[in-house]
Amino acid sequence: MTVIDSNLPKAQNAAGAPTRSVFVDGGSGTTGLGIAERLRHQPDIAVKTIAEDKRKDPAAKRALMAEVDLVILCLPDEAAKETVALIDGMGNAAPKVLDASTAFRVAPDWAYGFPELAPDQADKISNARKVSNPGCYPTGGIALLRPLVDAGLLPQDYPVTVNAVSGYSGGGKTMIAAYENGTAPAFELYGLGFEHKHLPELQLYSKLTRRPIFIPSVGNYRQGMLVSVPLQLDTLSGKPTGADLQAALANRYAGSKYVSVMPLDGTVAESGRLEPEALNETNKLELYVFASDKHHQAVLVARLDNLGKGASGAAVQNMRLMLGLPDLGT
Ligand SMILES: NC(=O)C1=CN([C@@H]2O[C@H](COP(=O)(O)OP(=O)(O)OC[C@H]3O[C@@H](n4cnc5c(N)ncnc54)[C@H](OP(=O)(O)O)[C@@H]3O)[C@@H](O)[C@H]2O)C=CC1
Ligand SMILES: CC(=O)N[C@@H](CCC(=O)OP(=O)(O)O)C(=O)O
Repeated sequence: MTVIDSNLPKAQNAAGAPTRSVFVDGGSGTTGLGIAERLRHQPDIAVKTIAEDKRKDPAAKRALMAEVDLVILCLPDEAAKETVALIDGMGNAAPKVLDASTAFRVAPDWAYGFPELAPDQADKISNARKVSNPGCYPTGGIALLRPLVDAGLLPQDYPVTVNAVSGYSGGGKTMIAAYENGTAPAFELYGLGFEHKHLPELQLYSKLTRRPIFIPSVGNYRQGMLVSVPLQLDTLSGKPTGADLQAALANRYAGSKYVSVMPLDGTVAESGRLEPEALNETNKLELYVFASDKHHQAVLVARLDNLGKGASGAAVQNMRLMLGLPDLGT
């Protein structure tokens, strides 16, 4: 039996140097286009494309996937499941797969593609054949909550509420069209049925035993998001201060390339204001603690680009880990 080492490239470039090849299924959608734009600046990646009239043809996809090292799925959930079923049937010719949909985010045989989740997570992603790219909102929520749970500052059964606002590109091509043709409202809350598709991953990877309340919203601007978690500090044992929370986050992300924990007394904290667009077109994630020692209250806030660290930027970061390539900064 031929054993294919998935850490060796399937193709060599003309000079004989290793070239990793990637196919983006759903490459003409919002997330796929964002990945393509980032890959234009990565000469060690060869992007294989499928003919326009064949892009939903399973046989054509299967043939192309046999030629590449990694497939990135930027598809609706049902279409992602269909492509994964094709890959599962490919045996030794199967490429690694990185899925941007919600379909496999809490599946036990998939690695969760948030390399900053825990000290060993980047290695888990590097070694996995199947990686799920996180949802944009959970990226912010988990980044804020998990270190506080791990540090024992937030009990696992704490009644957590997560509020968030996203630019309309978070809803893909359909929502972008609705906003850009003027038929969408200026602002709205949604997910008010308590069943938003991001809740399972938000709860699981934050290590919460009690289901959080999650209230997303969308505004009339293209991209960028804020995810916030209010806390009544006098309900927590030991009554931690804002400084305690900020220190736990800063300790957890010390040395991180993409996650920054902002100072408690910086200019943003002093202004008491935060807007969502400052990190657009980057793979950065900023974490803030706003706190009042007088009132024993805090609000944790994550700022990110829903199409950057919330989607395409994270996908490229995970892709390079999965292909054993150095991070180039996405
Ligand atoms: N936008 C965002 O901020 C984020 C999105 N995601 C997730 O990424 C995935 C893609 O989202 P997004 O890019 O926003 O969605 P879009 O609606 O912008 O794009 C989806 C693309 O998939 C194509 N497609 C649908 N079915 C198939 C199929 N069977 N084979 C090949 N292509 C197909 C669509 O083509 P056509 O229009 O012709 O059907 C479209 O080009 C979703 O699962 C989404 O939930 C994840 C994180 C953030
Ligand atoms: C504004 C808006 O509609 N946002 C999307 C989430 C975008 C995202 O992260 O999608 P994935 O779950 O596929 O990762 C929503 O709430 O459904």
